[in-house]
Amino acid sequence: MMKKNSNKNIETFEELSNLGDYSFIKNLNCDPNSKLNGDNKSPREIFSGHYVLVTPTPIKNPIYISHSQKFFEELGFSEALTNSEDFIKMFSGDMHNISKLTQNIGWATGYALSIYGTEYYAQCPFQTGNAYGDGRAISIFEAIINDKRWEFQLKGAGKTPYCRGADGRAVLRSSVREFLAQEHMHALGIPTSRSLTLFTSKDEQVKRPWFRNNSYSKEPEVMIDEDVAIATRVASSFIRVGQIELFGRRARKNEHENALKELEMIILHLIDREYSEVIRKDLSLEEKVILLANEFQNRLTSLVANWLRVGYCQGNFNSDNCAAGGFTLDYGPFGFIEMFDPKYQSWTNGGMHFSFFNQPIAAQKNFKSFCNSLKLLFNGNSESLQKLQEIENNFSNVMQSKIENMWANKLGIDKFNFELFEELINLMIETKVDYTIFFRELSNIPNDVYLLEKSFYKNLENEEIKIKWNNWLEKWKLHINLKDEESTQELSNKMKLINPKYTLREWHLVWAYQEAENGNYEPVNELQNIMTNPYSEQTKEIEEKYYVKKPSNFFGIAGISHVSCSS
Ligand SMILES: Nc1ncnc2c1ncn2[C@@H]1O[C@H](COP(=O)(O)OP(=O)(O)OP(=O)(O)O)[C@@H](O)[C@H]1O
Ligand SMILES: [Mg+2]
Repeated sequence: MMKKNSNKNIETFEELSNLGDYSFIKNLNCDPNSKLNGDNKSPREIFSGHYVLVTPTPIKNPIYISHSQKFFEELGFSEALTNSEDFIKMFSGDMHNISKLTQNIGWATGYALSIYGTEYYAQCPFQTGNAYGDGRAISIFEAIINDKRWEFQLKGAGKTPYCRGADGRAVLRSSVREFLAQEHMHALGIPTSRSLTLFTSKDEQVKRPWFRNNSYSKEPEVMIDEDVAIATRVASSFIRVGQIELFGRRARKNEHENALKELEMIILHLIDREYSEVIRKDLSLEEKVILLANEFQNRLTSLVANWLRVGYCQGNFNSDNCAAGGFTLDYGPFGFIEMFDPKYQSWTNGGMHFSFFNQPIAAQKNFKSFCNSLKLLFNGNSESLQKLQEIENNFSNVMQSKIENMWANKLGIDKFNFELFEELINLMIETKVDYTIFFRELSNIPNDVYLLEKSFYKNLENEEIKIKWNNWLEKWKLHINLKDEESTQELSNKMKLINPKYTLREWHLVWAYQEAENGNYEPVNELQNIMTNPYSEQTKEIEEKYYVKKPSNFFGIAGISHVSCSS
């Protein structure tokens, strides 16, 4: 029997805990060497099983910073929950003595790592891949709420067997970034893990590599002490491509007698959690797997096209940061582009392969890693193998058509036109435009380039470039084919639903986390309010503060223009 909250509102912690419904326990295997009391916090190899039981390590004297009001509303959570002692304990990592919980031990999962399609083992301290996985993310709760299953996961909740000797913590800086970015992404209409709550502590600090003030260095220069934090994120599952790969690798190498079975189990669990609406239960395993590949490709390509639309770059788009449900996951080395540059990459360790315009290829590499694991379930059946191969071979076509569609939508035209697009991109590079402001201003359907100037980082002194822009605008007008005032207004409104007014700029985030470090949480809340309405016109005051280009003194500055540490 599924427990549901048909009455919608959850007023007390007890009502919340009563909804606990842990499907992973029946679908998956526990690591046979897990201590059942959850005291599994030292790095060790885990050879089989899908999860390890781990009790979170609470942060001391947790300080509440914020919760996502929108997500609370969607879940039917009462605001009063944030005052509940048990609620605070649970989401700051203290699961001891919460008597109302049926499962008061958390769980972490192992996963493999492929970088741009190449399998890696070196990041595992044992070089086998058996000790790589959730090093600091611990899931603690699963429930069906308003007919939808959600998994609640603490990030920064202490060591797990996968912590690789690191501290298992997340710092306030990265937690504020993830907390705000998740809800912003959702408001942009792009699938993502969600933010529930954010807590910090003034009684525990950890060291992280960072930069000196106003430094231009690309490499971290100093170790700094940072306050710890726990942000709770929520998703239909946290299964990653890397996780599927871990079981695929074990099955491929026949590492133990249940290896193939465990691969099948994780695939069926993935379907159950993420694809049950599109994959019927009565189909054969092979049919299910083919449909899964097809639907994941569909979601992943839409996801990346959407990222390009809003200027989001996942600077570390490895297979272990690629959610198998096709949504955005792991807001560490991310950035929303400001001055347009196809090679934009804000994470100094990320490399060009995870740069802005290369995200589609990075996604394709992850998809290939995913398919390599699926193949093992076909037991050599050539017909199924061929079907899967065809899906895989079609990735770039599907991706390309979604990207073209996205550009057409951004430009308010019915059909993508390569010449128009190419000319625009070249002009955008030449003039140095702010990506968000440019497309938003274009949505006003300007008649002359001076109406776009708000988005230019360089003054248009040169007549030649002005002429080029005006020629481009004229060409564009032929494609949008406006009849009258009314149709112009209609198109403008439509384009404004595609081209956001507000995106989360790194220097706004820096301000919010620096203030938070000083105990002022107002900026976090202000940004939350503004960035969860990214398409709306907001007040004049907000416009003046947030609808602005990156200030020139922030260019090249470490910690603002690029980051070295995502954790
Ligand atoms: N401070 C830490 N302690 C333990 N493990 C860590 C720490 N920081 C990162 N890791 C682990 O290192 C790996 C790579 O880190 P990465 O930055 O991709 O992930 P993350 O930001 O921790 O988490 P996620 O992908 O869960 O959002 C992950 O497996 C992560 O769990
Ligand atoms: Mg990660």
